[in-house]
Amino acid sequence: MKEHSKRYPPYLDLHPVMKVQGTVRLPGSKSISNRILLLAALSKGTTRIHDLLASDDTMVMLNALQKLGVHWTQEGDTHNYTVIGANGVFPNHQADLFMGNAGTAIRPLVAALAVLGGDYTVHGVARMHERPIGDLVDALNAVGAQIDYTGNPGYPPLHIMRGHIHAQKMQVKGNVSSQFLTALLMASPLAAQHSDVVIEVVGDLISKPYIEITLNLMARFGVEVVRDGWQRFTIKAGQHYVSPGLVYVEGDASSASYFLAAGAIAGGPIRVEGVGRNSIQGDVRFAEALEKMGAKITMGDNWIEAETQGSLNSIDMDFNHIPDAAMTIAIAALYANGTTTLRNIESWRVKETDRIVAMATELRKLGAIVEEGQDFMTVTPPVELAPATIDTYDDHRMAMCFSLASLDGVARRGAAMRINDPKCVAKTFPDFFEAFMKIKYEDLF
Ligand SMILES: O=C(O)C1=C[C@@H](OP(=O)(O)O)[C@@H](O)[C@H](O)C1
Ligand SMILES: C=C(OP(=O)(O)O)C(=O)O
Repeated sequence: MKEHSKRYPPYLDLHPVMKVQGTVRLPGSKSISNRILLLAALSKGTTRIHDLLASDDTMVMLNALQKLGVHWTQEGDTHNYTVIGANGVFPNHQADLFMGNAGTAIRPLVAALAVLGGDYTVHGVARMHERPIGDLVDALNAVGAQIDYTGNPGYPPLHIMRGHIHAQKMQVKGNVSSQFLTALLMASPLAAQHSDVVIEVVGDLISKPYIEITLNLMARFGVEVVRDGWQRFTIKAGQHYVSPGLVYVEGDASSASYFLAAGAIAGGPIRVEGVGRNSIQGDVRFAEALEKMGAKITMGDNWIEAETQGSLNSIDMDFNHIPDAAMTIAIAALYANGTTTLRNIESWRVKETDRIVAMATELRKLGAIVEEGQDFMTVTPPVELAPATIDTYDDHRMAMCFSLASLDGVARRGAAMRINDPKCVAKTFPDFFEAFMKIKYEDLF
């Protein structure tokens, strides 16, 4: 797989544009791609994966699996891959694994490696070493895993050794990231050879729709999880991952948010293809938030369309269920009448950057009045957006959502903008700017 970020200049200048229209074929879902890669690697049998996301986050997973001895091939230059399942083990028992800044790669892989045992070191970029993993390590070490911190306690890098796993009952906190529960769920069949595994969530669980993705994909690979609400998950003994043969990756619903918001702000219609009514991704519910803001939304099984219906309304909403797409609402808020409030978004603080601080800082450059709290923010748009140079904090979503502020809305015109370090989009959407340029056009009449 090729490097994804090489071709970008140090900054991109975006000129204000009046209208957008068109159709965007979405890249594959990051959440689904990385889960399927790991499940396919652990399965019995060969899996053909169609429409896998090609980006930094999937590249680190593919590279890690290769180092672990899992055989996979790419069909030419396509997004189609074949993974030869290693049937519940990793062939290499020793490896040094670089996981970049991919939460969906490091967390599930750490759980699988800890349960299977070996001698592994796992690390990432500097920011990855500031992103918590302690709740997952605690949950695994409590049932006999041997994971040590080689840097700061609670954070990668990690050294994983062979433990004595007795995983009949596991407990995990879910208030910092749902990926810890996802990781335990995905690793649990590896520990459920002779007795059931019960996983209990201690306290609150955030980002719940991502757990639905996990359960859905585990079922496609032959493992059923019996659940009692969001508190208790049981994996019956003797289940193994079995390849379903061919799997398709849906389009990325978080990536869809930028184009749907563009349609809602600047005319439209914009249609995204690859996600729709039948999606297993919670982020398709971003369309509901846009609808509340006054956009016209239409949906088919595999597409969603957004169109302006006059200026946007401000909203006050809990966004715990869609933390990633919620960033796009903070930008749509620039085009609304009145103050928009985003609640229950504390997890923003431990993602690619502290997204509450980053978002507030950059929105203020455009002239917005922003109030920040530990787990919320409010955005009041200015009368006119000010031209600005936007810093992106090595956060793909900062680059993608701030690009929208160059669009002309009904309530106010777009800003002339410079986006610094645009290559950060390579984490999940290397071709984002090409796709964005294609939907813009000048309305000459
Ligand atoms: O499981 C997943 O695929 C993800 C879960 C979410 O993280 P948290 O559970 O940490 O909020 C989300 O922000 C991330 O981009 C992808
Ligand atoms: C939080 C994100 O990524 P990760 O999978 O690294 O947690 C994201 O993509 O917005």
